[in-house]
Amino acid sequence: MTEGRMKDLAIRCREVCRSYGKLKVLSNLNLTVPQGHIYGLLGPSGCGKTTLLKCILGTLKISRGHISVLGKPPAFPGHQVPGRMVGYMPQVHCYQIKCIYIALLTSADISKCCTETQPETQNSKQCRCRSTVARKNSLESGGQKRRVSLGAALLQNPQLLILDEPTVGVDPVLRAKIWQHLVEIVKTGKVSVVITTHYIEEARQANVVGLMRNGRMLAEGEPETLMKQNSAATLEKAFLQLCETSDQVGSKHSTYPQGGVLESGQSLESGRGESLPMLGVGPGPVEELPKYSADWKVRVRHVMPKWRNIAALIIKTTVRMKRMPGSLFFQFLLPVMQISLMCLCIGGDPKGIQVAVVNNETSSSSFSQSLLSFLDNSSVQQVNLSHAEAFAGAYNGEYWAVIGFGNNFTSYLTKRMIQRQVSKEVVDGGSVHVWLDLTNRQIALMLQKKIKDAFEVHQSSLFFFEEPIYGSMNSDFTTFVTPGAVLSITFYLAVGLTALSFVIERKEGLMERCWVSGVSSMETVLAYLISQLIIISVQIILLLILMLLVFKIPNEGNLVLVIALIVLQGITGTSFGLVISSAIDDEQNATQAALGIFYPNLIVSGIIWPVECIPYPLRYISLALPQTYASEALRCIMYRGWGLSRMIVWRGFVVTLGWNTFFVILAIVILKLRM
Ligand SMILES: Nc1ncnc2c1ncn2[C@@H]1O[C@H](COP(=O)(O)OP(=O)(O)OP(=O)(O)O)[C@@H](O)[C@H]1O
Repeated sequence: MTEGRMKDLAIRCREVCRSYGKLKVLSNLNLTVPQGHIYGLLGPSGCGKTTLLKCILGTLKISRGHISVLGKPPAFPGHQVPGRMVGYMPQVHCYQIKCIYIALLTSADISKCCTETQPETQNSKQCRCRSTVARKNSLESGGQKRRVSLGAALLQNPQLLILDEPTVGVDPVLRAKIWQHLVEIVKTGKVSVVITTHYIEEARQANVVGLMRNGRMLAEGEPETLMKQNSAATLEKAFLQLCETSDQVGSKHSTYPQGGVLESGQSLESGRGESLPMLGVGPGPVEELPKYSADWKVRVRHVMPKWRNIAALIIKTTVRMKRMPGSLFFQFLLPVMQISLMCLCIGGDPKGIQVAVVNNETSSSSFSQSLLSFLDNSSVQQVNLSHAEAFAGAYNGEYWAVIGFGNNFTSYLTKRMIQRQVSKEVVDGGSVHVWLDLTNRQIALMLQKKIKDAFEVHQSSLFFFEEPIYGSMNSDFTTFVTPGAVLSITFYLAVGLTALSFVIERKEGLMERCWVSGVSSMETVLAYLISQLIIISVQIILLLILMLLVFKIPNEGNLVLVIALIVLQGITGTSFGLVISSAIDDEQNATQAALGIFYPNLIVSGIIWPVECIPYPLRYISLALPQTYASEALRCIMYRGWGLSRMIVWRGFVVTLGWNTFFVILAIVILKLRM
């Protein structure tokens, strides 16, 4: 085929094959769309029409064959298919009204809205969609949604318009209007349209129709000619006739994988010695495919992310967020709620713990009385009882401990302190005896601490704990758990929200629209990271205010380092969310994956209990996780005031950055493979 002839064709598919795993969907398919024509692609459900359109758009790769769209293969470096040269209306029925509005805006931004460069008169109908959008609240009916969706595809005045079942579920008046509009726009000869439809008769308005079945093209030609050649009064009857003949021939050629009957590139009629007006798709001589080449600069530019596309995607996400203030509010409030609940409910001292006291010393000046007066009354409620009552109550679960003093506690204790060697009886009589209910370790530990504290205040202890080297005497479990919890909350909120919104956008067809507009997987990932950064920043500001000012969690270190590490963890969570959502197709599975990883990571990362307590094989896994070193680094920054010169601190940053880079690359690769 000469280059001049190629230029007259909007699309040319030769011997195209495409499979999904073992399912062969397109099998040696040929299709030719001349420039300035409406091409009606007809065929039963599941015959591979959408798959073929995606291959033409370059969002699906073909397994074999050749496709040329507007002169070059789709996705060829520097070629704007997918991109500005093509408009696409996907076959999505569950579109939400808000998404359509955003789809229109996104389409306009990404493809640099036509109205900037083209006179309005050229596409007055498209521009009317803008006014429809302005009345976005009224976009409720299916017809309106389809009209706006079509408007989004038309916005950039594409040279090729691909519409996947635009008239399904649309009333006859609107259907007629859509066709009328298509007929009008191809009149200039500069726009070509490919439209799929189940309403075969409406395709009579197309200049050319292609009848597909089982991933093959049965016939291709002008509707009237196809009807004449099959002696059919309607296009539908012609199609049925062709299917019947195809079945008969198919049963004789049972070797065809999908019941196809035609040799590759051969028309059904050519087997009968008649030639259909196949617009150049007949068997013909074996053609040499044109060779395409692109300058290295064009190739580099093709791969490099375009900031205009990223900016458009960020605007899309921002518009989407603004349209869902409830969800946005929830995203800001959730971490604040989580950290507040954590600080309020975890790590504090238990209050009002009842303890039975059996004091056999009666004198008010005794050591035992003095000691008991130093016990923290807000935490420990002393109940004076006899020996029998105390133990009966403890076994009944009424008291968490029994504290006992012997008759001669004061004199024996004095002897213990003065004499170098004392008898066992003196040691025993000069000791405070404590029986603990150890079923609740936290309460038992607190009681032990309170009794020890009382001794220290009373100066009866042999130990004197000096001011701590780092931290404070009052530091509790909350102090330990807060840095890890903040990182974990930021990370997992970003994972969940990114995974969910990405999967939903893909399901709604918004993502596909962006890809067809020429957005690359790298741009998609970068735009998500930047958009999420805005949310994370607000979350972190609120978290820090709450943590440092309300709950008075100490911070001895550089606040910039604290913020930087939390932001990095949030970004890493976003990247991980993108990995999950690019690999998983539906929101339920994506949410399950995010939740499934949450608890094991929380437990093994040393966030709620020190890594030093983890058995050795698990400890190695723990050290490889994204939050283990980061939590340790944040604790060292906040409580020891350490900076980046310390290995523990920079190691936290390096590990987080490493995981982030790994997740970003993985998400880009998975998206690229799946596009
Ligand atoms: N992502 C996918 N993974 C696996 N199989 C798929 C995928 N997409 C489509 N298929 C299968 O490929 C076949 C062709 O699907 P396709 O959507 O191209 O058909 P269609 O002709 O457009 O159908 P319809 O007219 O109902 O939209 C079907 O059997 C479908 O189940």
